[in-house]
Amino acid sequence: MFCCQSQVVKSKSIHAFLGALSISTSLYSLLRFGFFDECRVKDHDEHVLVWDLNTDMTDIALGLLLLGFINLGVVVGVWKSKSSSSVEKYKMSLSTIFGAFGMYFLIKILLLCESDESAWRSPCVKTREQWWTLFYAGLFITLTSMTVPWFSGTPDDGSADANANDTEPLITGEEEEEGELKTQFAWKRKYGACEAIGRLLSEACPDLHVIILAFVALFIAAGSDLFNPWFIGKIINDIVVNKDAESFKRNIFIIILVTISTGIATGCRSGLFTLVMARMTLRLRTKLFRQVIKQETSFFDSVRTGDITNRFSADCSKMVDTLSLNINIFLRSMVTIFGSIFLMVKLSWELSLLTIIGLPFGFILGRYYGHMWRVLQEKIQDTLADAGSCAEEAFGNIRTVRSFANEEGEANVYEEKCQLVYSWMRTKAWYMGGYMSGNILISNGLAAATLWYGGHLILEERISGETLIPFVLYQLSLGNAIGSVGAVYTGLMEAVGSAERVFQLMDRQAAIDISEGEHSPAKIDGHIEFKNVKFSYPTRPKQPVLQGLTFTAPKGKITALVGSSGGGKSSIVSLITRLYEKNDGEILLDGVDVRKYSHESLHRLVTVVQQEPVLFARSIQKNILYGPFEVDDVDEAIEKATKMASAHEFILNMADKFDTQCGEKGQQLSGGQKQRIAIARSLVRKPCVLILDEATSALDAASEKIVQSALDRIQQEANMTIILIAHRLSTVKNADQIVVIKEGNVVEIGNHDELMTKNDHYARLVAAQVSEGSQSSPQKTVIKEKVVYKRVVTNSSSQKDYDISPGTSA
Ligand SMILES: Nc1ncnc2c1ncn2[C@@H]1O[C@H](COP(=O)(O)OP(=O)(O)OP(=O)(O)O)[C@@H](O)[C@H]1O
Repeated sequence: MFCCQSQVVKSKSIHAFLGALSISTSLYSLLRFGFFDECRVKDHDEHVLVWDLNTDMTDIALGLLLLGFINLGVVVGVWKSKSSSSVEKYKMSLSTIFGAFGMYFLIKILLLCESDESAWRSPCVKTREQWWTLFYAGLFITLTSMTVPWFSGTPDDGSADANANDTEPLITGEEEEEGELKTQFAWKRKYGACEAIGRLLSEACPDLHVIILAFVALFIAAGSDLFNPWFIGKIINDIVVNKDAESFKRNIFIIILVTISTGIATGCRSGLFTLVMARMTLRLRTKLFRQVIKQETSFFDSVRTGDITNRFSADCSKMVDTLSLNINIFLRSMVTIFGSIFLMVKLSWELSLLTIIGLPFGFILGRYYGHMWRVLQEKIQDTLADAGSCAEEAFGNIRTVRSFANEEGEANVYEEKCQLVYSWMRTKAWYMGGYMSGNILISNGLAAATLWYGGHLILEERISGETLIPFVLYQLSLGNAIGSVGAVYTGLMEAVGSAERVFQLMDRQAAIDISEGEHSPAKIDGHIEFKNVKFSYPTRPKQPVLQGLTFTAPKGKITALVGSSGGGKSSIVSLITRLYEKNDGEILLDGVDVRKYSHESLHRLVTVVQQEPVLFARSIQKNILYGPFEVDDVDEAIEKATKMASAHEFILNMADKFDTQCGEKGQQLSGGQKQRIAIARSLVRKPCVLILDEATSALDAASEKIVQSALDRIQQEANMTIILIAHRLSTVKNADQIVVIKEGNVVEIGNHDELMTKNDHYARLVAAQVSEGSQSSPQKTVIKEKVVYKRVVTNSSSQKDYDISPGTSA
């Protein structure tokens, strides 16, 4: 906050200094020449009547005075207003007014040059010396005035915004309660154009040696190119005016040398820049991926995958390619612009002045178009990302789309998104058309004005005839270079838009730092404790999921979590594995806070088998060995894990055995096969805690039976703590302890018999499921029965088979 205020004071001070400088220069130059004294005694009406545009300097003097007053108004306005938004609004208009004055001064010079010195008239300016002093003062005031509004930065500015973002949350007052959470998602901050380009250039530092070589080649190419019009003018003059064969041959030889050096240097420049682009894209993409993959899970809940992938693919290459291309064009153009202006002034300063008068039109047009381009480009990128996500979702869930026969519906949704992209592109097309027309009008108008004025100067014998041809050629290349700089601006804005989207992601600090824990024991007992844990998802901070939850999962025992849907069972698992961070309370693993475990060791010691396992588009072996962990004998470990998961046999029956490809998301395997591979993937790490989160509920009856028998075996044979979440209560009946969760609280704990005796929550759940079972198809019920009867009861002496056959009372 303090940093922001001091920045405001600093920018206001710069602003006041520039304003004061411009006002005092204005007043000094007028007082110095006694303008006010002379005006007072002059007969005003008579003076107005005799005023002549070509010779009288009164308009210049009055113009200076007006500029002084405008500046005074701006200075007072900025100092009085709390924010700079009003000056922000008028920045462009103020600069245009001051720029117009500047141009008027230049036109005035050309007009005065047309007239005889003795004809110069003014109430106060009578000598050429006074006139030039007034002119310099005018030019100085105009230039300072043009810069004044741009130094009026306050927290409203993008730059200040960016800093504010770094130092304090974006939310205040009533929203403070949710501030922390909102800030977590306020990562889409705005980057100033200079900040984004500077950052992008700093990313190119590792390739500095190649870049320096590329720049040397660029300057050689652009510099050599600059001599072409000069020698073309000379050659035409040799042929048409002087008819000098010797000079003609010499100039032709020079132009051939210039062409060769330009060609070689251009080739080196292009090749080296392309190489730098490729290296930079590679570096940025990998850096971005490393940063994004470490973000906390809730971040991925709040953004669309399409939005992220778009930043990796389109934005990364666009920002690097566009930046490199435009820096290339910009530097080339700058060499051309300065070189051309220098040589043009050498040829004729009057014609150069005329050209300079025309330049601001092109600049203003380019700037306005660049601004609009950036805004529109951002909209297009956003809507495109949205359309991309939509397509990704439809293709990723093609089975669901097909099974609901909603192909046309998805196509319509996609078309709607594309229509939005189209509407922004249509607006962009209008702006593009306007820009191109304006550009041609300005450049051709300037060429016509130069020919007219150049012809006039030649006829008046103020310049020689051979000057005009190279001058026009330089003016053409100057026009092209300025046009390119205008396009560079729009291109750079495009790169800035993409860079902003990439850096937003790259700079985001993960709310959960997965590298903070250091505790990494080789083995643990697997004793889990939840002490008064409170939790809500960051995307829904107002909706408490766990409300002071307390329970213990003893080491080496099976603890089942049961309860109605949405009670918070899966959330408990997510907290143990640190996918999310609790808001309050303690979660201990062997008496140590889970946050203290290193990321790798926590996920080696505690593994989860999800309801819908996710396999990667790799071989079965690579899927089983997924993630960092060490085993002495890989083949033996895989065999043991797959046998325990009842997966070994079916894998060996496949043509490519463990090298069989699973397909995207494991689509080339059946649900049961996928689940058994997922179980093997968990077991191969020899975990101390195994969490089975409804591991069979997404399967069909036949697959469920196979997977369930594998899980039963694991529960009997494996010496580890098991946490079991199941809706089907028959599968938790043998657990050592059943924890009943309701609305984020533990409402009952005990084994099956104890809870049935209590005849409360658990008993009601069982009763509800029994009545549900009695309404389901007889076939399904029979299968469930079989599963129950197949299980071997070893853990509890008081276990009786829990029969859920129709009509059986619990
Ligand atoms: N990623 C998430 N973001 C926001 N809210 C979530 C998220 N996941 C779950 N929830 C909400 O948290 C609450 C608890 O969900 P949880 O999945 O833990 O319940 P559950 O007991 O496992 O339910 P079920 O038995 O149906 O799987 C629900 O109200 C749910 O809507």
